[in-house]
Amino acid sequence: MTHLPAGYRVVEVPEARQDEFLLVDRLAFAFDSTPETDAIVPLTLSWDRTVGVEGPDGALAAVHGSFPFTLPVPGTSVPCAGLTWVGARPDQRRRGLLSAMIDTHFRRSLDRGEPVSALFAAEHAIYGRFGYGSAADDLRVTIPRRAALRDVPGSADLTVRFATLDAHGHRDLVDDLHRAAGAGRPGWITRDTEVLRRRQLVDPPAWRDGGEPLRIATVHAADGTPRGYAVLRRKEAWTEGGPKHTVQVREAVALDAAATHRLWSFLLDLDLTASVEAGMLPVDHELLHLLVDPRGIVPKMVDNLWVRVLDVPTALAGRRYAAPVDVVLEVRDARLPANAGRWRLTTSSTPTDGAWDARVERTQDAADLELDVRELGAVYLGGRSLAAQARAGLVVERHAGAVQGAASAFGWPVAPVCSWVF
Ligand SMILES: CC(=O)SCCNC(=O)CCNC(=O)[C@H](O)C(C)(C)COP(=O)(O)OP(=O)(O)OC[C@H]1O[C@@H](n2cnc3c(N)ncnc32)[C@H](O)[C@@H]1OP(=O)(O)O
Repeated sequence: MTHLPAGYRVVEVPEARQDEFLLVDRLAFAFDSTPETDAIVPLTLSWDRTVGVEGPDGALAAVHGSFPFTLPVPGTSVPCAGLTWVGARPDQRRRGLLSAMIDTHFRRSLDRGEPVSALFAAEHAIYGRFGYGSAADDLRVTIPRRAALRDVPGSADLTVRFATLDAHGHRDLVDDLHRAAGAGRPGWITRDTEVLRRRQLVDPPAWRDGGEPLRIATVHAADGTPRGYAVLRRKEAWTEGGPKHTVQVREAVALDAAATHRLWSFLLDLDLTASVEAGMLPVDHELLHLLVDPRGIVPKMVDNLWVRVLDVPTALAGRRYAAPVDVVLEVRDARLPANAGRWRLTTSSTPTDGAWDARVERTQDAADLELDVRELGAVYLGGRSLAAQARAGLVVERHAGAVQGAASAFGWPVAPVCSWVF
């Protein structure tokens, strides 16, 4: 438990203190806004989940909020506190304010029955110390125009429509396809409130950075049914060598291989453009398999979701497993001691839909594997390997063969990713 400096205290932040809350984050993140932008961009905060630290003068020195998400995990989903808007005023840093807020966030999340918390980290170095593990990467690519794709049957039967994004008119199409396209993918958090759906499609002029307004390319079956979309903007670049515009894809999803092929074929051959830039793609994205020359795409991987296991038995029993396993995990958790100690994870005798459920109980039996709760968070979505962590010295094998068995069970055939930053 963190001790705040004398005179500081953790407080709930009601909506009446919205301006003060926003000021702390603007000072912390080094951004500003205008009344014009504020009029377009809705605030997504839930005011029953906003917390801050007040200094001795009664002013807010640090703040955070959280979203009540349903986090897709291997084979199912669990309630999850999505930590967000974390900031401390630059003149209040390194006094333990974030540490105190994290303790409060963990306690409040557990009280609400959320066995895990997830976040996007502004900087990689911040959250590991609190037991968050980097649980997913996303792929960012720059693809040259006219990069060829392998054929996919049915792609040529689909049509593409191109329009200026209408935040109201396209909202349902985007939400329906986003949900359906990500079904079964761990980490694929959906935008479950009206305000989150709205926020995803706003396009204030101040955010365009010289690019055009957001456009949307939609893929349709012969009967007109939408099968995929890409929200994008192009940015002009007239050079002596001719036009070299870029296509910046904000989000692209498709329901099947044919729609994926049709969508990306369209994006990769827009007139006047030289390249397509896309991010937030899963690391197993179909494009990597469809490109005739994947060497040409300049890929980069960036950490995506971080996961904190707050309640070990509930969280571990709350996901499913890719192989049967019976393993004793000895977990270290300096911040939440109720998680520390030995837990036996035993999967069901038979799989359902190709995956195993698990029972998780305290045990006095000897440990097969020793690890910190941070590593447990990292493997929770099935996208990191316990075997790789063991090779890095982060997981200790106490019983020969335990790593191999547990790594197979904790892995998952679909790579985790969240397609939008919260
Ligand atoms: C989920 C999200 O919202 S991510 C957004 C996070 N916010 C930002 O990046 C905005 C800019 N930064 C800030 O507002 C602040 O620096 C914060 C919120 C990141 C940290 O707040 P602080 O109150 O300074 O953190 P606190 O004093 O509790 O630090 C705890 C420990 O983390 C370390 N730490 C904190 N921030 C960082 C950082 N950015 N990089 C490396 N170490 C850090 C501290 O050095 C301290 O280490 P110690 O325990 O070894 O002494």
